Amino acid sequence: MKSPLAHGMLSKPGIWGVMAPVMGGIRGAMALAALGSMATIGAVVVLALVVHELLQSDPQPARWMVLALLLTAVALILRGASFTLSHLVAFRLETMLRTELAEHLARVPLGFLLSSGSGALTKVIQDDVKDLHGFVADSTPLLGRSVTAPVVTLVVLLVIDWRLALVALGVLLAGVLVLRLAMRDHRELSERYDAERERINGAVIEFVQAMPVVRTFDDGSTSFRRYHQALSAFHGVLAHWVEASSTSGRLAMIVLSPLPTLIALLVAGSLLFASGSLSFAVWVGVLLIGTGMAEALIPLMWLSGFIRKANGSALRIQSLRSEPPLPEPLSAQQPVGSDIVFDSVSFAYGERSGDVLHEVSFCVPAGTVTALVGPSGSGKSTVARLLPRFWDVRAGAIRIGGVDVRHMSAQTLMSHVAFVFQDTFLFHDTIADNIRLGRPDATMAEVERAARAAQAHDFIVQLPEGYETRAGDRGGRLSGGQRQRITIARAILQDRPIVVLDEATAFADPENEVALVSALAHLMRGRTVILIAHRLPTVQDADQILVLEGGCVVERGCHGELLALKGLYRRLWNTYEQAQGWSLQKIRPTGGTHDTH
Ligand SMILES: Nc1ncnc2c1ncn2[C@@H]1O[C@H](COP(=O)(O)OP(=O)(O)OP(=O)(O)O)[C@@H](O)[C@H]1O
Repeated sequence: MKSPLAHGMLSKPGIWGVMAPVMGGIRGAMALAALGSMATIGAVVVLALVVHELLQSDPQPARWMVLALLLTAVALILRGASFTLSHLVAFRLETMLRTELAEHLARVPLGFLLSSGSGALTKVIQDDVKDLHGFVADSTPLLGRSVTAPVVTLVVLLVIDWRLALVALGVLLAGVLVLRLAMRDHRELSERYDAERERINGAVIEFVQAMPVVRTFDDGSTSFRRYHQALSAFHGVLAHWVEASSTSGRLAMIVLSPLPTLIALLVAGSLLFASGSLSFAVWVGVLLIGTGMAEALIPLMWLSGFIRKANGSALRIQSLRSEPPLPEPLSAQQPVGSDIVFDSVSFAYGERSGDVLHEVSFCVPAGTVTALVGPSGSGKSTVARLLPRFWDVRAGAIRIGGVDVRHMSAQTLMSHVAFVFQDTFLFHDTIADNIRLGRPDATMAEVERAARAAQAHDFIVQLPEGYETRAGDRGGRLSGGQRQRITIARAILQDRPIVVLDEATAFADPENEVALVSALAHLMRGRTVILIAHRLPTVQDADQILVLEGGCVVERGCHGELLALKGLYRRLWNTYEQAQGWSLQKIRPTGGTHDTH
């Protein structure tokens, strides 16, 4: 179901669609700005009347001067009100968009978040929303002013003297034409500029993030190359941009400056004045009012750039918002028990890409451990991630306790499955609250019990502030193994009947390994477990081992049965043993030599 905001937001592609929910406020700010600019023009008209009055035999300009002052004050007040309203609306839009996008992200498939990457999503929620804020706050009043000023000026001129009004309009149109010619490559150039700027932003982020790896493996010459390439491409576009835009900018300034209009109005006015068909006072009035007409167009030049940029942001926001949420069942069902069934599951990562799982079928009886093994890319992680609906299956069904996972509410599914992944994420919060995730009401005694079971208690109490140490702060820096034990403590505390476990590929040291194995044993006890096994010894005790190859289950059974089959599992096992032998030989030299050859 789309929220009312989203409904408006997606009604039109681009900025006008995204701004739709606050369009009332934006129209108000634009109207106030337009009224403000009318008041300014009114003040100039009144000044022309002051001049007219001064030319009379008995001049009485005071009342006109007061009116001019009054109109100037009104113009300032209206301008201020427009500024305040546009900023309030911008804040409202920003809050609405951030809330809406965050809520939407909580509903889209986890797989979408995984494939999009946190960098790209952060950019939309942070930068693009901020750009739209800037556009609404500053550019909408400007838009109101820059459209109103030339039109109202023209109308006033037409009323005062239509002949001189047409002269001023002619100069203006010629100016716009020259400007359009000068700026014909402008759009393409700005798009190139934006693309190169994006590229350099990406290169900088990658450069900084990869710094530790880069500095360990490379003297810098190759790794800096991408950054340098992006930098020099950007430099090229920038130089071209500056050159082109400074030419067109200078031209625009000349054409749209008051000078050409002033000259045209002086020449035409003097001719009309000489022929006796124009009074001096009207001439002066036209000169005062008309010269500002072209100048009022200048902000429109910048605005086209702002609109283009904001439009790009709006399109990215809309694209993220239109990502379909994970379908929720109309009437949610409750599973009975925690056995898992994969029933002829086929799955493809995209509509146009081929299947990566082909009719995978297996059962995991409640309280047993099923290990997934197979070569890299065989589909182990995909199988594990389909269970909590990172994505939905293309064909077949996955059932927990007899209920298709698609027929459970997200909450029910979450309350049944716990995850322990290799890439452990700790919030910038206390260790205790990191363990409490998913059970915020857990008491300190429960947190501590889970930490003890996960072999984490001993190192936690040695941290500067024990359980209250903030993860990531000084003193709270944890090793990979320690972080993983904290996530295991989290899963133990969550106490969900099913655990999906992505086993660590490497253990930092034997002590950590012993602690981790014991923590995992505690977590797995009495639960239904799917274990992605990267190291074969861990699977020997599994109740069932599924051997995957090319997205198919090619062998299944327990360790002994699979060895006897003399198939893929046997080959994987032999390779593992050879590797073990090789490393044992390395560390246990025979015949008094350290050489393994
Ligand atoms: N997000 C994704 N988008 C597209 N294809 C993907 C995605 N994730 C995995 N794949 C593809 O799906 C196939 C199965 O990958 P999967 O990660 O499930 O294998 P795996 O057995 O877990 O591998 P490993 O042991 O290396 O982690 C591979 O061909 C992989 O390239």
